[in-house]
Amino acid sequence: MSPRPLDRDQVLAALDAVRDPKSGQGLAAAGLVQGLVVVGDRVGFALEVSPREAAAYAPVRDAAEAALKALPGVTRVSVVLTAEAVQKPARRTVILSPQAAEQNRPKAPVPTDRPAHVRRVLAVASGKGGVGKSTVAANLAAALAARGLSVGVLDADVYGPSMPTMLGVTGKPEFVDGAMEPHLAHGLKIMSMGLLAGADDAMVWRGPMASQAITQMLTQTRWGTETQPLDVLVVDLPPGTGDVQLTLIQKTPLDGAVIVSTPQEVALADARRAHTLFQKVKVPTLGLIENMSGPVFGSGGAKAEAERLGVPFLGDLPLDAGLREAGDAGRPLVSADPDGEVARRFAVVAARVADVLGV
Ligand SMILES: Nc1ncnc2c1ncn2[C@@H]1O[C@H](COP(=O)(O)OP(=O)(O)OP(=O)(O)O)[C@@H](O)[C@H]1O
Repeated sequence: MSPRPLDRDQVLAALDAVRDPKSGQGLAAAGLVQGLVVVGDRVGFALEVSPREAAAYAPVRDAAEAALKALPGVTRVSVVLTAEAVQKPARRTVILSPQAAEQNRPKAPVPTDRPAHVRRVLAVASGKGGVGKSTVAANLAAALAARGLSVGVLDADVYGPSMPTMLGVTGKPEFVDGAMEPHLAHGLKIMSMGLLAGADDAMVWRGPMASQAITQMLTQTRWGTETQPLDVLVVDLPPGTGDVQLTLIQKTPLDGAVIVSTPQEVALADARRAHTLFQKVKVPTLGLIENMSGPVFGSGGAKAEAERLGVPFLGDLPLDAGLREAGDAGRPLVSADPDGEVARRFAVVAARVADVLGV
């Protein structure tokens, strides 16, 4: 007999068997379970606590994970400890007229506070998947670091966080004094959805939960200090131009965006849509980058498209097996082969990006 499909009540009951140390109630009853997702054999939710208590709740998160894994039919569990930094507004008690209620309805997500001690936040975007956005983000970050800048990478790709693999980092980030410590590798500070939830599990995340986790990674990670601020935080956005991307770029305080495209016409149309999306939220497109340029896919398309859009062209990067192999091996090619042709091309892009960002 196959196991019964999971139901939410069963999941909530299991979570209520885990005590909230503060209130003494079960986790669900205490209102700590946010954004519960139950899909097939997967369960995910955010455990919402105040930043001061985040470290104390790490064992509670582990207990919740263990309780869910013990349920028959559950194979994947992701519990994310999110420290809610912003005070929630008091509940409204006034009854508004329909017109007044409409005026009061939030029109767009409220931008998150700027991350502390971070000078510039740069988004790396693409209008469609598979154009090499993450590869470019990782190597661009390494090329910026090679200029002597202090650089962080925030992997916000909810659909497939690839930075842990590409940069060779594993393990949940540690909470120290109420903030998460980023992983350090290749001279970069790294935080990823994949580290918070496990690369495969992030797929079950949708809307609010993903957005909450990204806000947390942005504002609750110790990116820099007062005396040693981070110069640039490179944010690897999820590919595409849908609602999830729109919400993320509305919520994230971005100083500018670069758009990665392949030379092909279809990818360029998507790059155009990405540019329109950034225009909508008044984030400057710093320029287009052509990836996988060369005899196979052609070249020059992104440069022509940049001219049409009236945005700078930042440079082209070749289709190069070494780039893929280095990424698979957990080391950006710019760090693995700093004197090679690919590193030289990334250095050109990084110089232009640093220039427009003023770092
Ligand atoms: N210039 C390049 N030359 C060779 N291989 C590349 C190049 N750029 C990216 N790749 C390879 O293409 C694949 C997709 O790249 P990557 O994951 O960076 O794309 P992406 O646009 O971030 O994808 P997704 O949309 O899925 O997040 C990877 O295997 C990567 O190693």
